[in-house]
Amino acid sequence: MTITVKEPYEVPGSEPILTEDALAFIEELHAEFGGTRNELLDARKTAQAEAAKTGTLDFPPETAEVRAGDWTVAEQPESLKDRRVEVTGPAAPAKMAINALNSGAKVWLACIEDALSPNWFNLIDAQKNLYGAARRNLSFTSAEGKEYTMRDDVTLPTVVMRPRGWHLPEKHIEIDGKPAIGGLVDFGLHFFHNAKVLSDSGEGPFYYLAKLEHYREARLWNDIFTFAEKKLGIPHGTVRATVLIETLPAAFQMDEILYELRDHASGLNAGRWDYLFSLIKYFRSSGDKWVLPDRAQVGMTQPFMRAYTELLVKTCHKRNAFAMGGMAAFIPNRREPEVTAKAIEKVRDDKSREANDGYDGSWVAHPDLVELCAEEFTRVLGENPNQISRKRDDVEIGPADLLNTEAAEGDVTESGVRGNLYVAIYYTAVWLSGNGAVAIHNLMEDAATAEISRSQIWQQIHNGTVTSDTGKTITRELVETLLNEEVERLRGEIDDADTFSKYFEPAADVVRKLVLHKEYLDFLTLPAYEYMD
Ligand SMILES: CC(=O)SCCNC(=O)CCNC(=O)[C@H](O)C(C)(C)COP(=O)(O)OP(=O)(O)OC[C@H]1O[C@@H](n2cnc3c(N)ncnc32)[C@H](O)[C@@H]1OP(=O)(O)O
Ligand SMILES: O=CC(=O)O
Ligand SMILES: [Mg+2]
Repeated sequence: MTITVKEPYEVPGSEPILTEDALAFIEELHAEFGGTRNELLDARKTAQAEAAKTGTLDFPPETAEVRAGDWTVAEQPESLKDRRVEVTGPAAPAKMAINALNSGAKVWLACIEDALSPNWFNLIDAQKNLYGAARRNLSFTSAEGKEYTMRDDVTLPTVVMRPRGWHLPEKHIEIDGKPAIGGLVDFGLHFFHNAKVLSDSGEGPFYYLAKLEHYREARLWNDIFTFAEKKLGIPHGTVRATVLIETLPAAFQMDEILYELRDHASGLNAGRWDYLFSLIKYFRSSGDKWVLPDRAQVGMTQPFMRAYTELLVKTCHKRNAFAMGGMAAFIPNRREPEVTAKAIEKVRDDKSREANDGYDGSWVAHPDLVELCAEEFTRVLGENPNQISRKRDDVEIGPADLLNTEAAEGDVTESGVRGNLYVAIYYTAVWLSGNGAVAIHNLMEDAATAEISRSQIWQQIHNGTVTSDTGKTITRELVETLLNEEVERLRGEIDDADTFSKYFEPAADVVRKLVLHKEYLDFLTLPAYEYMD
């Protein structure tokens, strides 16, 4: 195998990251595990087609013994025992990394996934920031001269890094002339440079694993961790992973996923946005039952979302693993107190519900939300660092509960379709410009939320859904008209014509293709990546 770096441009400070040894390690990861990753991606398609045909899903029959078995995951490391508040954010730019590290959260989820636009600069920058964070010496001076340094007056958060999901390639690194696997590049560079330092300080290396669709994908990660630990001489089980249960099939395999990773598992996280995306994607052509109300109306109290989050806590605590809550999308705005007040109220409700349900901690999207999340969990945890000892034997959830979309309350409206188009185009444009998360109308938007927006529209067209506000059938023609109108609305809002033509026009092309194409395309970020340097 030959590994080649095809830098589209030079990124200052990339030399200590892209060392010969680190690249050799990535090459080895591909040689050992690339084939299995490719097989597992193919298996996803087969599994989805089968579910769409039968219109249902069930717990896997072949793993009944795992579900019935009396086993637990390995004892948790000290630095991960208290996860009551985790701030999430992209691992680049440096100023955001430092702001997250200084936020007072217990954990920083350093994201190279939903919240990071994977252009070459950001990828290298993210690795540089993670390198500095592991050594506790990251600093940065902004163009305006503002100094950012890591605080020395608080306990800094434990860093849990989230590499890209299995589907994403990394085109700037080629293995035998083909794009490398994004997740292996992210994990490989991070592990190679930081595992020893983090393991010596008891601070890792720790990972969040995104968008898994099967327990065999968890097995693959487990094998990668074991291989990497051996390779760098780090004790088996030092790596800890928290798996996002954010696809519909994974919700039917929570025990199995923890079991596969049991030496390396820390817990599971209820990744609500990708979960909704996955549910829409899974049953997109299976009839009206699966057409959800407008995105804004599908909250965590809808019965099928409650079922999934309740089952997650029960499963985790039975296995002595952490149950981690997800992301409420409301974002405070330091310039608009009423926006902040609403965000605080909404996020507080969300965190309070999670804490009462038994979660051990949760995510916030902004440093100004750290304190309230900590408060809501502390109210329930009291003196304890977590509530793993609270078993939820009262929870009885079966496949019908997880799939109970018919009980979802709400409507599909034309203004919802417009909103989805606006967000999908806006987010894709921002992503192409190098920013993977953005507040739009005071809501956090990232790759997962944008996926919901564009998938809902495709599904509505294919099901001939009728809007409740205007009584129109959602057709390709209607969507095309609305899309053109939303593009014009955005043109009016974006002052800079160059920015519009450079990012918004290609974004509109990507979204047009995604929503109007006869075939459903699996991920927004794949066609969008073709436009990225
Ligand atoms: C579906 C999922 O996967 S959810 C998890 C993935 N998504 C995320 O992680 C999104 C995280 N959140 C964010 O990226 C940001 O909060 C945004 C983009 C939504 C809003 O960011 P901004 O528009 O910059 O917010 P705002 O202007 O209020 O920021 C104020 C300060 O807080 C910082 N800040 C805001 N959010 C974060 C964050 N999550 N991490 C670190 N710093 C942050 C900003 O950098 C800014 O710092 P500065 O004063 O030094 O310039
Ligand atoms: O990654 C989190 C999600 O909600 O998606
Ligand atoms: Mg996600």
